[in-house]
Amino acid sequence: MSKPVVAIVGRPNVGKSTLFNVLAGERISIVKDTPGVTRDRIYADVSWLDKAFTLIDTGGIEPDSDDIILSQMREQAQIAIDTADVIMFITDVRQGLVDADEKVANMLRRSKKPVVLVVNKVDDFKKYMPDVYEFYNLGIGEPIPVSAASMLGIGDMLDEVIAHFPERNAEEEEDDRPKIAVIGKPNVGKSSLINKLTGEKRVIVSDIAGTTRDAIDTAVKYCGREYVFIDTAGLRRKSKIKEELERYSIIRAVTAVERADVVVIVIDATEGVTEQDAKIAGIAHDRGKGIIIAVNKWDAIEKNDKSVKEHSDRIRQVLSFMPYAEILFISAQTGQRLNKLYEMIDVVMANNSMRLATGVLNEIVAEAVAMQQPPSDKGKRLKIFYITQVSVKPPTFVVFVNDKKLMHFSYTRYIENRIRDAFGFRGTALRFIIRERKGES
Ligand SMILES: Nc1nc2c(ncn2[C@@H]2O[C@H](COP(=O)(O)OP(=O)(O)OP(=O)(O)O)[C@@H](O)[C@H]2O)c(=O)[nH]1
Ligand SMILES: Nc1nc2c(ncn2[C@@H]2O[C@H](COP(=O)(O)OP(=O)(O)OP(=O)(O)O)[C@@H](O)[C@H]2O)c(=O)[nH]1
Repeated sequence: MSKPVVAIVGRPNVGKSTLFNVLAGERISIVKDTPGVTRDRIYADVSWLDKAFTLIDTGGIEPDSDDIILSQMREQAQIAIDTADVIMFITDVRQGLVDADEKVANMLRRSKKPVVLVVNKVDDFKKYMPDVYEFYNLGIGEPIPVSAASMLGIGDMLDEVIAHFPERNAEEEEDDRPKIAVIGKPNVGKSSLINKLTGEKRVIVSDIAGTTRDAIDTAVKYCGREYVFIDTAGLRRKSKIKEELERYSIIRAVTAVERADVVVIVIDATEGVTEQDAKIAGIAHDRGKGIIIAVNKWDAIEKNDKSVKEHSDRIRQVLSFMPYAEILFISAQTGQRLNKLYEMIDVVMANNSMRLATGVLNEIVAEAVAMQQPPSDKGKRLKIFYITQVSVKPPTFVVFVNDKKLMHFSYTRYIENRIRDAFGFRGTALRFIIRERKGES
């Protein structure tokens, strides 16, 4: 169910960004389809052969002295050890082996995590191979020569990476308890919320077989049902540097969201919703999870009869790409509305895996089409032949039409809204795949 996480670690200037961009393709470093969310180079979805994984770059900001470089590399390596299934350690054949590489290699070796040792900038295999062998001295396995810039050796490197993925774990897959990730900016109250929700009933289940990440999963019983809260404790780092803290919170969110059914995005009521919240929320949206926005510290602000509406409006505006998300005003400190949160988790999870019968769907679409004529262009009008739901988590529909170009975003949105009017689907994204049916027009 959950995708493996692969983390990139390495000294400045060895070519991490270049490699990252090669692996991520064009899907990275650009403003993606989630409005308002600029994707920076922290994580990307990658697939190789039939394996999909999440790639994260643990690298932080530009260091300017050897001491700082080493301490930052240690920090990166630790994040990788905490979160990744496989670590890619990137070195540079032109610079050769340096002291910092050896120190970090020792750390990685001790962690017992699978490490793939990549030697970059081998633009000419014949010429540089003798230098590549030198990297055996790191004692973390066979060095794999690549050239990120000329895209050489990338396939062999990826073969090696996916060979280390954990076997699909039957126990984990059969586990049908709701899994909930609590994510958000630093200091919004994530830990307080998890602590309050789980209380004394807290049972730590971190040693679930097959979870190689050091996530702390906490199972808690509520009204006879067990819920598992995912926390990535290893990443609760205290840094003074704002960019670094934000980077950790994004990495923490990516790795937790991957395994979750429902994501609780915590926002601080005393600060209001920000672009950083949007960035984090975008991670859950992209992955089609059930979503609840929990406006925390509701106890700490002055309220009047307009407060709920004002906060909701602002959230809807900043997080405009997820109008379907549920919003709840809570206090992790006093416990206000936490019962409601459990109820909402149940509902959102059910909606995220709801299946609609094809007959009913087509009736709704036929009615929708009758009520609002489909768009046309140059005398040709859009025809919707058939709609069917192909998967859940999130609910995904394939719509067969006469001409894809005629199915504008706004008309898809209209169809989506009619389906939502009939079935709700609160708290979950819906996906639409538009297919042309040839031979009919
Ligand atoms: N010759 C050669 N140069 C490369 C290769 N890959 C990257 N470079 C160059 O190495 C330099 C550093 O590359 P980056 O990808 O920015 O390195 P980085 O590790 O992300 O650096 P930081 O962002 O400082 O951590 C750039 O000038 C790249 O063009 C390669 O395969 N061969
Ligand atoms: N008034 C009030 N304060 C809260 C509430 N929830 C958390 N806090 C306070 O907010 C601060 C941050 O809470 P944490 O739970 O550590 O926040 P976090 O999101 O886990 O922080 P990081 O681990 O640093 O990302 C603490 O001082 C909490 O006491 C709340 O509901 N009301």
